[in-house]
Amino acid sequence: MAPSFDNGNSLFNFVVQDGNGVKGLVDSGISKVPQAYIQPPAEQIDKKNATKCEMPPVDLSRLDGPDHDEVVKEIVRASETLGFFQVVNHGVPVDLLESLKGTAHNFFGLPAERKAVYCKEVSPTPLVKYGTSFVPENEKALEWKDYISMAYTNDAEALEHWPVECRDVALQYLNTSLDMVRKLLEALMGNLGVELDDSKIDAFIGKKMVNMNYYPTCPSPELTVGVGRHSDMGTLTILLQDGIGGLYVKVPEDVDMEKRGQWVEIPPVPGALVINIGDMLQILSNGRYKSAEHRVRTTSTKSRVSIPIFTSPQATQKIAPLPQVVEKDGVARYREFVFSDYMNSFFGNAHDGKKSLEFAKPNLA
Ligand SMILES: O=C(O)CCC(=O)C(=O)O
Ligand SMILES: [Fe+2]
Repeated sequence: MAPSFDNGNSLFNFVVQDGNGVKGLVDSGISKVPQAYIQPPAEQIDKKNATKCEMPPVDLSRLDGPDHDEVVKEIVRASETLGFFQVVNHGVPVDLLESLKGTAHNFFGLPAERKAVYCKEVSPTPLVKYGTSFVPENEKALEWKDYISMAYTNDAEALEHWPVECRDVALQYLNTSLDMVRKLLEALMGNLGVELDDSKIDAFIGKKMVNMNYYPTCPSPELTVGVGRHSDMGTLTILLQDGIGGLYVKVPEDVDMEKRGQWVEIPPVPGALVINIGDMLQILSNGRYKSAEHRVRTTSTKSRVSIPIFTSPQATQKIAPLPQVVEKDGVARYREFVFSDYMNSFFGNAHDGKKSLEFAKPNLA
């Protein structure tokens, strides 16, 4: 017998407080989407209207040969327009990508009480947080997603504190991705006239986090979202998605590209990783690189997993548009702030497209 969630409170307690997540809700046998998950019509995703993004993946192995400049151009062009691209021959072993997806399914398949130990209020470590939706307390409608978040400080602490079920593959994924992240950043910063040294790498991507997202099957996908419209807060995001699809990006209105203002799907490509620009890179580049607005659909047939690595500045880092770019542009399009203040603003509000960037609007003196 499916439990009856006779009021919003009991559903919230079951899903959020008790750590059952959406997975627990689906396993309880619901046949209808509860009211708390029904999105306003403007946020519902019409699958039929979206087209696929046809940009071919960037072959990163070509960065090391005679095509280097050509490949940098491809990376720059994608970052200045859609803010999203895919990469292949990225140096992360493809069998590791397969293990990661399996590990994510296994982790979310654990009994609720094994996952709930990592709920925010009770987690034995500040590095690990298990949860559901984005900020359930502040959302008009909940997102159809559970997640586990693992912050990286160093290998030893990751191995000590990250959940035993996922720590080895998650750490390997992070460590084998970093070389690629550095190369991408080098290409993007080089194009702005900024040379990367260790202190700049630390300033731009000093903080790293591996998440595992789980989107259970949904009885009425057209009413819900897996993740609502948002841009990522940090510098660069590396995303592994599985073969199910449902990741959509909005083509910005102000770029020289087809389909301006439309949602395009980033199709799953076997062995590829998805790269997207976050708010910090948009700000550092004085708006040249676009932190892309994106969202995720749910499906009725199969649960989906995705595994992002979020790179960002350290909490205490001061952020402002880079002087090299401001000099060329003649104007700073964002103000200076401390990254932790941006984070607090980001996590204090429900997902709402690119509103997060308003925090960095220049002071109008
Ligand atoms: O699941 C996905 O494909 C994307 C997830 C996402 O946008 C995020 O975790 O920030
Ligand atoms: Fe995202």
